[in-house]
Amino acid sequence: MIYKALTIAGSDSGGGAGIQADIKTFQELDVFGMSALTAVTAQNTKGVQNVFPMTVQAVKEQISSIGDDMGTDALKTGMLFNADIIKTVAEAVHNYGWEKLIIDPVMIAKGGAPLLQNEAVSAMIQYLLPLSYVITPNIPEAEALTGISISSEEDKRKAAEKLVKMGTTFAVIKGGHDQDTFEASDLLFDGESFTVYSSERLPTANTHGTGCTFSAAMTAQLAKGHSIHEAVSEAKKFIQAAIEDDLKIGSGHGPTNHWAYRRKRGMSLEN
Ligand SMILES: Nc1ncnc2c1ncn2[C@@H]1O[C@H](COP(=O)(O)OP(=O)(O)O)[C@@H](O)[C@H]1O
Ligand SMILES: Cc1ncc(COP(=O)(O)O)c(N)n1
Repeated sequence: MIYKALTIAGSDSGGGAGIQADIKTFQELDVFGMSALTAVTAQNTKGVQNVFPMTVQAVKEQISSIGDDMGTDALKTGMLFNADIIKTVAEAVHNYGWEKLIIDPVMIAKGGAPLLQNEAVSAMIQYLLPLSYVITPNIPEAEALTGISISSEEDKRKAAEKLVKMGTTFAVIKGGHDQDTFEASDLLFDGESFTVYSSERLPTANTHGTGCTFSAAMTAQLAKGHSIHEAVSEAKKFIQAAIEDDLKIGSGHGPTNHWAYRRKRGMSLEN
């Protein structure tokens, strides 16, 4: 059986985040990757030098080229940049009846560059969030979407509950931006109960693209038919290995290692 996943996101010329991170991750997890570009960024480990958004027509036609012929088992969104692109994506998801939509609500790059216009947040809430299967905000994104200020586990739980009330099926609040210096903990709310996925917080600046990679790994696992709990658990292992075995590329926030998880798994199978 061949499983397919589509990413609708921005291109990162530096290869660590965006479309490039997504496709590499799909490939590593044995899923055929497809893409619709929303913007091209001139970007490296030091930051985003420029953003060139695609036209709405270009986004629409890339998605229909895939929808009309190849179809997909799951899809994820990353950088969507503006409200018109968000509306176009929502319309396509609705028209093709795609159910496994994973929203990574990318707003600001690690270096501080805006990847979503401020006024587009309400379009995401109104049009896209109600169509989603999972949403995977980091802490500042969860705050912007829910209006809840997050400084404790209790706040994270409240925000996750609110996201489900706002129309998604599952919410994962990622803890990369947490103040906790020992653990990186992601919280899943499945509509009934909470599960925390925790790992050692790794002391590295090479975390460019961690959110993209984590949500792409979840998307690949969901495309293959795994449950939400299995998908989050595997994605957490994937991103931990990718951060742990970093590549030391560039002089700023370097990329993670997308092949680390395969190598680690291969080694444990040999033993
Ligand atoms: N220093 C770190 N050590 C281990 N895991 C991390 C670290 N930073 C982020 N993560 C993990 O990477 C994933 C992405 O988290 P986060 O940084 O919050 O997202 P984003 O890249 O969207 O800002 C999460 O699973 C988080 O727990
Ligand atoms: C095209 C694109 N998409 C997403 C991100 C977010 O990644 P990060 O938050 O790790 O900088 C990015 N920097 N560039």
